[in-house]
Amino acid sequence: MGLADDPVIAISGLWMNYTDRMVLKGIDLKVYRGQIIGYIGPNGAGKSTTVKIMLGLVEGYNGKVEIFGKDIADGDVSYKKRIGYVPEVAELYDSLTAREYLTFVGELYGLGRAEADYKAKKLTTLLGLEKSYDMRISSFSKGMKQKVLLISSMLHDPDILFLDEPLSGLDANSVMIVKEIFASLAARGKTIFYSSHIMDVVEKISSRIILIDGGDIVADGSFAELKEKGREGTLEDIFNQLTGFDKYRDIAGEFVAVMQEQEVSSYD
Ligand SMILES: Nc1ncnc2c1ncn2[C@@H]1O[C@H](COP(=O)(O)OP(=O)(O)OP(=O)(O)O)[C@@H](O)[C@H]1O
Repeated sequence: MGLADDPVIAISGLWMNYTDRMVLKGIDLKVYRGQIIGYIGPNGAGKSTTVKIMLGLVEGYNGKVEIFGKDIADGDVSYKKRIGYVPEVAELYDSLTAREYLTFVGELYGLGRAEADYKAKKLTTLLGLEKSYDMRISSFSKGMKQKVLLISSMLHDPDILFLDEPLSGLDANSVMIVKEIFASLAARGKTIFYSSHIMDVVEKISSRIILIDGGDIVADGSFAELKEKGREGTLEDIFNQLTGFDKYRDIAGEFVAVMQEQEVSSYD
């Protein structure tokens, strides 16, 4: 293991294209222990692609990606035991109960079955799912499924958590608990790297915000630092300024106008 101040993630010159389009254009990034990174950008900016490359799920990139000081292209996948992942659209095994699913995932991460079951039961109870532990996931609401996913990513006490829209579907009480869990994990030196489109959440919980647009990083710093660099207003305002977007009123106006069109002379 590296020194305490070595980066846990070091990306240099990361380029990625899918068939015809360059998605990432030379991303350089170092992430350290204890950071809560909000990785944001417009739809299609390449956030999930970056995360999937780090997880070893997408190949064919150019550049260097080091996790815990090791190049992931070297073929040693042992780093995956020290990371947790919550994808945006998850393939939960709906026919399994929460107990079955979580003990299965716990075992994949190297926990013993009894240990995984013990931890999973306690964690689901803490998130208010005690009565559902032995129910099939297919009967769960969106928020309940999200809690199962969050627990599955943390059961093995990973050093880095990658999360896509982590608070999706959670009620206000659960949001407060999960935000507090992230802060507590970061204080213990864990790294949280997440994407979200909910700017007021990103503004409040990130220690560092990284904005990508057009395949490259266009802003990187704490919310206070982004404001100091002459950007005005909320993170939503800063996001819109940096991505050169000021047409939302016009677009919304046209959208509603089309919805309400009564007599259309031609459908061309
Ligand atoms: N498997 C794939 N094959 C071809 N193109 C892909 C593939 N996955 C992603 N892309 C393209 O790469 C670009 C970046 O996609 P990505 O999912 O990384 O964006 P994102 O920033 O996570 O977007 P969102 O905010 O909508 O989740 C998009 O143009 C998308 O169409």
